[in-house]
Amino acid sequence: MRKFPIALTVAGTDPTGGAGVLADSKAFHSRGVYGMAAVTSLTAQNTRGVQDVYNIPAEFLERQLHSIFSDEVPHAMKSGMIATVEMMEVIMETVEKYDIPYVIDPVMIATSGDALIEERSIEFLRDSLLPVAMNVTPNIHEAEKITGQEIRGEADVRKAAKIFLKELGLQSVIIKGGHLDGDAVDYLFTGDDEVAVGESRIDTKHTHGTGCTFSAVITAELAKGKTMEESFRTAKKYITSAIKNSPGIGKGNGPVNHFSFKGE
Ligand SMILES: Nc1ncnc2c1ncn2[C@@H]1O[C@H](COP(=O)(O)OP(=O)(O)O)[C@@H](O)[C@H]1O
Ligand SMILES: Cc1ncc(COP(=O)(O)OP(=O)(O)O)c(N)n1
Repeated sequence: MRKFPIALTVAGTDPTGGAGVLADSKAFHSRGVYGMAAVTSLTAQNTRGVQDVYNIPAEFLERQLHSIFSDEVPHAMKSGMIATVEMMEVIMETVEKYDIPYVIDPVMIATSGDALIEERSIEFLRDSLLPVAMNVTPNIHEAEKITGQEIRGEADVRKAAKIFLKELGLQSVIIKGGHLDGDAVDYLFTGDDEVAVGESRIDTKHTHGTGCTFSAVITAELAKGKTMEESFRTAKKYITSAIKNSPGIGKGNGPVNHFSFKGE
């Protein structure tokens, strides 16, 4: 394992610290990885919803990434909220230039239902950004939006995965089942292999930032040199513990607990 693994998140802010770059850097730190962050959007949000969004100009995102990569190349990176096509182009160019493991959390809407990216960005995400990633971690809604495939259960998950791998050019995809009925089962598809990991559904409203945290743990593990399957299994254990032990902060859908997972 690397002595000082470095992971980078390229995402938006949540000033209450439940989602976005703050959640990602808590997860990086908790997994023993040095975290870096380039900010795409500033949001005014809390556990009750998103009140406002300010998108950073794409040129300034480019400057942040230049500052990072010209000094130290991270061992893995993830992206979260990328509101505009222009910002996606900047990220795509960086990944193509440095060729590091890149995980996309294709954030579209917050738990509160508020839109976080422009509608026209979804097409660019699907056709241009996804193909440069090592993995994408859509929730059910995001997988439906990207593939055009309705997902009601496991058979539909498999059909959607086939589209990600065979038509959209991904090496692997993790479709998260947090929004399906029953147990919380997530599915990793890599070529012809499929790994499903399920946990009992936790009865809670405190799931703000679960997607950010899950993909950040995967990125942290990849930065250490772990395989995609190992990273996926660790992320699933981490998020289950983090939801179970949620600190109950805020009046709405609260954040998860980054201190609770003690596993390797
Ligand atoms: N109530 C829950 N109980 C247990 N695990 C959950 C619950 N809700 C979400 N998860 C898990 O949290 C992670 C994030 O999933 P999901 O909620 O589907 O994504 P997102 O946060 O992007 O909407 C997944 O591993 C999912 O299985
Ligand atoms: C700045 C910012 N980025 C992402 C999200 C959505 O986060 P996600 O982890 O998908 O969490 P929930 O949908 O579970 O909130 C956000 N709210 N803000």
